[in-house]
Amino acid sequence: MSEPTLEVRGLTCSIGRRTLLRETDLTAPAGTSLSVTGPSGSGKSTLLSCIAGLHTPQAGTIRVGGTDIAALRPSRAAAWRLHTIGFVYQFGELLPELSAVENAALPLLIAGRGRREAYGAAESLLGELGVGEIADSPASVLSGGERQRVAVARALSTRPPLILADEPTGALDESTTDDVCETLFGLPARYGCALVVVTHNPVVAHRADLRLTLRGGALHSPPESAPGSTPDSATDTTTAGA
Ligand SMILES: Nc1ncnc2c1ncn2[C@@H]1O[C@H](COP(=O)(O)OP(=O)(O)OP(=O)(O)O)[C@@H](O)[C@H]1O
Repeated sequence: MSEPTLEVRGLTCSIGRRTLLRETDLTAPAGTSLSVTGPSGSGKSTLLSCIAGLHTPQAGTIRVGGTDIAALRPSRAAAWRLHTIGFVYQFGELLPELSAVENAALPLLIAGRGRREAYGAAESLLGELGVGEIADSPASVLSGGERQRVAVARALSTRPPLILADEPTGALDESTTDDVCETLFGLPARYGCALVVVTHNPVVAHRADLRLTLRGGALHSPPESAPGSTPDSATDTTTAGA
């Protein structure tokens, strides 16, 4: 069996006196999606920061695409992250003075690709994600849904094996949330990446192949339930696509 895209073993992370993650395991194979819900302050964003190597946990190993980021020199880590992990944030976090295509091309330009190649690839991606027509519009005038699709294109631009999305629909209305979810949860099948989505929205969480809840430092897999229902028991199954 091939190595999973994301493999977390024994992750323990405390901030101050609070242990947010206690010996947590998590696996996401390529082409699968995983959602993490949980109470505010339970540590969902911290989990993503640990996975991305932006926060150093007290214990555990995290491998993305077979590489343990903790073993990389800081000077190598940024380049590795650029090619290995794409991020989508709640408000898109686009640079407002740049156009949609300029935003989507940024990771490729930072990675050293030529302008023609970077813009060409970004434009193609915007088209594939259904926002090709706003490629030249400044990010500052885009709607919330358009902004998030451009953010997805930017996250995908270096074709990373892992996409992390932190509340990607938190700023959107219901129908735009559906549209953005269609795009986001379609990524694993379309591009072969693994996707981890942190969300407060049970309808969004329900679209993932594996749904987990972070509570009391542990990731629980709720029983099969309708979107919006509250999990009332837990198991330790933490492999997306299992
Ligand atoms: N850099 C930091 N310095 C101090 N405390 C932090 C830091 N980062 C996170 N925390 C604390 O760690 C806890 C978990 O934060 P985190 O943002 O991971 O939670 P969350 O589950 O994503 O919350 P929310 O759903 O509200 O976004 C919170 O109590 C937060 O205040």
